[in-house]
Amino acid sequence: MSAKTRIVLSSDHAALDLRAAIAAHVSAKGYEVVDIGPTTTESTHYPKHGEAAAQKVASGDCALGIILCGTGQGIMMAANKVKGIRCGVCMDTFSARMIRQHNDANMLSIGARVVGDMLALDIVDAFLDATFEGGRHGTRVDMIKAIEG
Ligand SMILES: O=C(CO)[C@H](O)[C@H](O)COP(=O)(O)O
Repeated sequence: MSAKTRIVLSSDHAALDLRAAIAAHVSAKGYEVVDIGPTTTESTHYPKHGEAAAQKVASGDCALGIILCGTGQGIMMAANKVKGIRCGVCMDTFSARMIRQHNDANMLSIGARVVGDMLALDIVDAFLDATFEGGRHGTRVDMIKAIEG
């Protein structure tokens, strides 16, 4: 992934601090961060933030997305309802690398109430630094795409 690739970030109220840390980290790596909020810790609803971030990726405005909620699960479920999105929740670096290498994931979800900040940044690095391997994995990703029609 080349520098200045646009990465969309979003979360719900459970992950503002971690989202800010990830935004700074991703920006320092040379990517262009598109942070679409929310900007306060007022309680909000993760589906709308997951969908909004997913639309940025599905439309091609952003190449990749990183989304967060308390567990990472709900916002991932919402993002995956948008056609063209392949989003995985990762709590470890191996999974974060593999969802790019094998699944061609275009979005990463992290649970801010599950992983610590330093691990979260390592997870982000593993995701961003990996590339899709294609081959047999491409056949399988095509099968996923065929399911959504
Ligand atoms: O993890 C989440 C969804 O998967 C949410 O962040 C969590 O459900 C929010 O809970 P609360 O409104 O009690 O802060």
